[in-house]
Amino acid sequence: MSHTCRYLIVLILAILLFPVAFGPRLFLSSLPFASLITRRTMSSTSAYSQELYIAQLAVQRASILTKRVFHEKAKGTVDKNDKSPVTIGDFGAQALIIAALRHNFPDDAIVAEEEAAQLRTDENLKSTIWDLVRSTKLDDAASEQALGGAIKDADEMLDLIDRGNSTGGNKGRIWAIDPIDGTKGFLRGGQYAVCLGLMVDGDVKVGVLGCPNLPVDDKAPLAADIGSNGTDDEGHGVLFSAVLGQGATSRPLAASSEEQGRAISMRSIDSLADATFCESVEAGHSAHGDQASIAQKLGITKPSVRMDSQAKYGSIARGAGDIYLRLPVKATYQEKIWDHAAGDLIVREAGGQVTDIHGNRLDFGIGRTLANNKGVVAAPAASHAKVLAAVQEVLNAKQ
Ligand SMILES: Nc1ncnc2c1ncn2[C@@H]1O[C@H](COP(=O)(O)O)[C@@H](OP(=O)(O)O)[C@H]1O
Ligand SMILES: [Mg+2]
Ligand SMILES: [Mg+2]
Ligand SMILES: [Mg+2]
Repeated sequence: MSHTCRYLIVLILAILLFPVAFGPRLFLSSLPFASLITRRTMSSTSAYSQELYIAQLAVQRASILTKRVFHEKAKGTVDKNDKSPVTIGDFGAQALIIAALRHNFPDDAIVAEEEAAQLRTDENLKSTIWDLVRSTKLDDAASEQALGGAIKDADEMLDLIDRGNSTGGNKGRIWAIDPIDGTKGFLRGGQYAVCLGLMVDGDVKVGVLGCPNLPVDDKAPLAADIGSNGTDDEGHGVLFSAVLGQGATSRPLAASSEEQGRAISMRSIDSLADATFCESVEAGHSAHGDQASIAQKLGITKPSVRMDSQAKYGSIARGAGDIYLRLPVKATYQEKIWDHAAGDLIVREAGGQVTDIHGNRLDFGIGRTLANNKGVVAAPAASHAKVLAAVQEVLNAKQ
């Protein structure tokens, strides 16, 4: 074959292959919101990247709403009754998250904490929430568009809230939503979290936690949730994320979706005696006495750090604390999947182990509750067996 002939063949091949290699990207880049489309469909090839992206935006938008409720309540413009702001924040955040999920993943099932029944008979509450929901948007128009934009009207808002009524299970794709976890912390100006997880066939694949009142700095010392001094001012607000098999990250809650998260990992502790353990503020949610005995058995002398919500999972995942204990107070209480799905994945992806008091992994595939589990023991993977042994010694000694 002559030199010219070979040259011609290479040239023809190049002309034929160019549109195959670059055509879709060039075509997409000419569309409106091109940067968004090309970024998400062309460059993010890892599993669940689109789900992660939407979940992060949905949690960011819902957190804007919860912060507005908190500050408007503090100024006395929402209601004087402490119950109402919680309700308004819960319903509003749930409506916004479900709207985003329905727009992007219309076939997915949703398990969410709240239901709209109360709003269907209370016009005042309904219109207060609707005012907040319709006026809460992400600053970036392309991101807002990615979530499907505004909800049509107040009735559609109620229907969306009720879309969170799936019974759960271990088949197919199911999202778990806790629009405000740690309602008591939310009211106090302490810790709370906007929580979203995706389960596929009962296994958590994506977890996102928005914690408006945690310090952005991953290394900030873990502070007890005494409230009123940790609100979402300068330097506060963290978004924790994880995808199964891809690690866990944190980034400022106010950051743009372009900003990469920082990889986070649990602290490696040489001696459990140096560990920091955290637990609920509410004595009714976990057994403070048993937890103190376990800490003592492990040689821990520092007092526990008490904080509300799944901020505890995020805090240990980034090495600000080490152990999270949630021992049952009432033997009959069943933990809810939305209180744990995102946090469980974030801790495991950061190098932790999460089980119940019997050492079983949390089973998210049997319905709206963790009926197969009792309590939660979360610790760095290398130390988990020792912590669990101490848990069982203390519990066995009680029988
Ligand atoms: N008796 C109980 N035992 C354990 N958890 C309980 C409980 N009663 C309520 N909860 C759950 O505890 C969650 C708060 O956890 P924490 O104490 O870690 O902040 C609540 O979430 P909400 O605040 O979303 O209702 C609620 O679902
Ligand atoms: Mg909760
Ligand atoms: Mg809640
Ligand atoms: Mg609740």
